[in-house]
Amino acid sequence: MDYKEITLMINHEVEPFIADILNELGANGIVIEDSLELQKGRIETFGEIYELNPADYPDQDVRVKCYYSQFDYNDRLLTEIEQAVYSLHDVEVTRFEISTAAIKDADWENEWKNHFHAFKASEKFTVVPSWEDYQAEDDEEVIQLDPGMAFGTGDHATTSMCLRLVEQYVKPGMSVIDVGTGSGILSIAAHRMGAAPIRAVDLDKVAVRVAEENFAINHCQDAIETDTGNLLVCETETRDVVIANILAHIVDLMVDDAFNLLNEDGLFIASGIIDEKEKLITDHMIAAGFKVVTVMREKGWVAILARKVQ
Ligand SMILES: C[S@@+](CC[C@H](N)C(=O)[O-])C[C@H]1O[C@@H](n2cnc3c(N)ncnc32)[C@H](O)[C@@H]1O
Repeated sequence: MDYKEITLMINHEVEPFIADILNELGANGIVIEDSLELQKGRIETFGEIYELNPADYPDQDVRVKCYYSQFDYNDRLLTEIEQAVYSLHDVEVTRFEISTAAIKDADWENEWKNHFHAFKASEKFTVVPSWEDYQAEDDEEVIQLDPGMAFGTGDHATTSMCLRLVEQYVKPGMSVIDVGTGSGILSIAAHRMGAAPIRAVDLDKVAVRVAEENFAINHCQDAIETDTGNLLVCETETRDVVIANILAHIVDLMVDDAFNLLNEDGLFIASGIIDEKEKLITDHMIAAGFKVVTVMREKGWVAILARKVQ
């Protein structure tokens, strides 16, 4: 299958919102090349475990690349992306350029591989591309991933905050449902923390297939049940933990179902929420009966951990 690559040049103020906009419009494999990344140099605490290549980054502003399969792409998308960017409230758009290129399947894979390298996503978890050799330290939990067209390499703030919350709060024997599993990364992390049983669902059939492949790569395919599913709509089994890294307005739709599905003292880990939507979600959680335990913030995103109290 061939792909269409859309390249955007935007100013920094637009960056926190761009993944949200592109995800909404069905993009896969979003790559953000921020000129400021180069200035940061090598990792401090969490981040990529290799030197950044200056050739991969623009001299200024932010370059964003995203990919659509030939079946999902149409020319209207370009106008829709432009309209969404210029409709952002309180964001001054000083640069917006958009271009497209057709790329072959094999080129897409190579392009993707150029951007995905081993990196430390949290205290415990290091994410390593399945094609890379990596020598783990004793206390390191390595998650091997081939994200393909699914979201979730772990380097996006929304995913890495979830990894840190999973690491801190998910305990052996807890039952988990991972809604919007994408690459399956959060289910693999929950499995490594000893959670069982685990169910991973996604609306997107491609994500479900990619997640299954990643479960096999990480030898946990028998421990994680995978299925297509729309939020918690058809879920009947109660859980100790509900995880959802989607987008605020979608998370908002599942707050009451999460409360009803959780066991007493159960945890709801919700991410994919932009700063501006934090209050909307925490207000809804509190109204549903949750106690907000902790809120993590990074790069304009928040992840919330709430507990069901009765
Ligand atoms: C931002 S990605 C998160 C992937 C991964 N869990 C992570 O944390 O990196 C959101 C995922 O939610 C899925 N999704 C979107 N709407 C959904 C819905 N209504 N029900 C289930 N999954 C949904 C998308 O297909 C996508 O794979």
